[in-house]
Amino acid sequence: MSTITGKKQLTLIFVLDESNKKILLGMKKRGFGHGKFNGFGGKVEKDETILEGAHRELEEEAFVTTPELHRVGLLLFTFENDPKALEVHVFKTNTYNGEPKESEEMRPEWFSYDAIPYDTMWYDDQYWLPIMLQDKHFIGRFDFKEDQTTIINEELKTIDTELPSEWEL
Ligand SMILES: Nc1nc2c([nH]c(=O)n2[C@H]2C[C@H](O)[C@@H](COP(=O)(O)OP(=O)(O)OP(=O)(O)O)O2)c(=O)[nH]1
Repeated sequence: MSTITGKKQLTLIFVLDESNKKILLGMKKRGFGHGKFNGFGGKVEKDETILEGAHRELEEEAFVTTPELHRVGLLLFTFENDPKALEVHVFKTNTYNGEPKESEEMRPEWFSYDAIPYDTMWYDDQYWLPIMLQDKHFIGRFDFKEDQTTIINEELKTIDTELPSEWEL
């Protein structure tokens, strides 16, 4: 495993329809994670807070807005031979305004909780996404090989207390 010398902050937002047990995912059409279903999100910009970045990405990628985003998870990802880790702040909301629409980056689609396409998602999602759907908070770290698929090391826990604001490297 290479030594981690820095991290990049990212957001990841899931829109839920909890009464019908459905989740809105997007097929990523370009860039990092291309060809995978995921929540909406991206890099936090210099002039915004993590929460502001989350609202912006949801609107840019799915054309929906929400009055409330709940921070439910903190994840750290590392990749072999890359000294920069990705710190991903995971949010969820059960309320949204507007109709999800395809953007340049994402093609949105609703899935039932019992038909989530884990085979076409990041490998780690199958471990922590169910925790989110059980209305719990989680913190985890996944160390990947350079292929961005094979996991070398992982730690994940459900927490009852407040999430730490960031991952101490
Ligand atoms: N579900 C899941 N999401 C992940 C994992 N790793 C990871 O970076 N993500 C998320 C965090 C971000 O929401 C997204 C990557 O952001 P991005 O590179 O598309 O950022 P961006 O939209 O600012 O990029 P761009 O405009 O420069 O293309 O993928 C993972 O293992 N599982």
